[in-house]
Amino acid sequence: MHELPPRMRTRIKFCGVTRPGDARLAAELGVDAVGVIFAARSRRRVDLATVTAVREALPPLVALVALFMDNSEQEVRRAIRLARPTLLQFHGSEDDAFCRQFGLPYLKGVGLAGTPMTAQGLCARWPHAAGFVLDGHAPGEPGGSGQRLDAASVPADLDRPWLLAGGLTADTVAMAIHALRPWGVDVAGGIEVAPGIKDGDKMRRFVAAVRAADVQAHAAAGIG
Ligand SMILES: O=C(O)c1ccccc1N[C@@H]1O[C@H](COP(=O)(O)O)[C@@H](O)[C@H]1O
Repeated sequence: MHELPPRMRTRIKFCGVTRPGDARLAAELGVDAVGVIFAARSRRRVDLATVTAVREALPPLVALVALFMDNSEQEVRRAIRLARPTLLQFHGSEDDAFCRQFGLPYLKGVGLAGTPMTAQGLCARWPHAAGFVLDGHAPGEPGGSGQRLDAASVPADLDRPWLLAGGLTADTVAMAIHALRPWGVDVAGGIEVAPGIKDGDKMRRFVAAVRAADVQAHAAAGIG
């Protein structure tokens, strides 16, 4: 198989955070982004009071990602006003015009099970996406189901930042990083004891596994 160059640092997003303490620990562990979910179909959905508390728990330089799935324009605007997210993530059937109208960078979440998409196809459909979240679930289904992404579905030549998502855990993330070299990894269920309730030990182990995978990849490539 063609050997991909390692990333200097694989970015980490913890998604579906509902408790300020979990956000604080994520930041202390060096996680790059914390996701809060407004999707009606999510078991990790937050109300606006909760998301305000999560936002206040985050120190500077840690991104807050607001995740939507076919929410109305009004719901998105209201969430932005109160949560002041760094980045938006759309996980439903939103098109590029919908996603970009809010004037914030956005990630497009795409379920690739059974429906592989080419890099050109993704970039043509969402030309203004800052990046993509490639997930293991079927198109139209919510994410966060723990369904793993088939490595063969990942477009080889995607030249925009993309996050690998779907069923990652501390035990599987290193192998996935070595195989696919994503820009970042996105996890919800793999660091939880119940939907929206993160587990400190699982969070720590997940971050350690990503860091170890990066160090190993650098060593194998003869980098520093
Ligand atoms: O997590 C959810 O509840 C969710 C609902 C609707 C759309 C997306 C959702 N989550 C996204 O899926 C990934 C992977 O989750 P998991 O690790 O397989 O549990 C998660 O990080 C979110 O980006």
